[in-house]
Amino acid sequence: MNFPVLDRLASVIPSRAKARRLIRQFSELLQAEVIPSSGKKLQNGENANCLGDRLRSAWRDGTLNTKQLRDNLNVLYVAGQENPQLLMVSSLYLLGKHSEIQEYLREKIKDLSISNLDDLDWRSLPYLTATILECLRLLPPISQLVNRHVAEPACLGGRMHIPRGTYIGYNSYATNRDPVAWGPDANDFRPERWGSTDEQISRKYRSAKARAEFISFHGGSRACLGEKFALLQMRISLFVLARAFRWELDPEWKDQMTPAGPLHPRGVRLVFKKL
Ligand code: HEM
Repeated sequence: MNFPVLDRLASVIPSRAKARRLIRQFSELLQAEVIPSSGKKLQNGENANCLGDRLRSAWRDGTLNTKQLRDNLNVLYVAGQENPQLLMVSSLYLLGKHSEIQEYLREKIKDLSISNLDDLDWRSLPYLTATILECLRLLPPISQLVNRHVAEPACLGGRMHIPRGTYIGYNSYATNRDPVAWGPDANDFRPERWGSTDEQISRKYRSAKARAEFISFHGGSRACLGEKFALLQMRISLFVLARAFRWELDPEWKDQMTPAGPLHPRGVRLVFKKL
């Protein structure tokens, strides 16, 4: 939750205390799902390579203590499940709103004859990649995060003094739309800005991340661990959906975004037509 300092005012902001309580309950529920009450061995249907089972064995053999297990479960469940889902919803929204881009994407992928998605070389579909990155740029699921604590007094740019103990964070929404980095059309949905070949797109992606102009997965040593997996999930889902359906925004739906926290079109309604 943004601005952890507000927890100190929980008595005058009851929703804050309620949210903390819900987080605690959710975490306990998740732990109870993954850790059975007795120290049983692997059962039928459990897979030693499955993430939950691997975390459980690490906890059983003492590699992780209970708090570490719980923290890992929380971050993997929330980060690994909610963010790709938000990105999917936002991408369907943007493509529903910009039907010409949806159509162009479909043109690029509709005639590929494949029997198995595993055989597909995603590098041969640059427009699909560019579309996903453009969705991620404009509507990063973690649009703002304030979850760092300054350990030592710091000074940014020689003039911004940050005392020890200050909560700090970053705003991906604003950074990803900075006109200095992305030009005067930074707010426009334009997948082609990423390039037209896989090489160009990869180069642009690497440089935008290295220059902190595109921070949807954050960066540095605490960057998202699921970045490649999330992109693959998106490629597969959009590829399958755009070949099977055409969709648009429900004209009855009022176009609106969530006001804060996880970013997505609030309560979006889409109308799908089978092709
Ligand atoms: C579109 C999808 C995703 C987005 C936009 C996203 C974004 C992010 C961001 C911005 C962070 C840094 C949070 C911070 O600054 O504290 C992060 C961390 C993390 N993400 Fe993702 N993520 C996505 C999908 C995934 C998936 C699918 C997984 C795992 C299956 C995953 C696992 C993680 C983990 C474990 C961390 C914590 C890394 C650390 O603190 O060292 N993410 N993610």
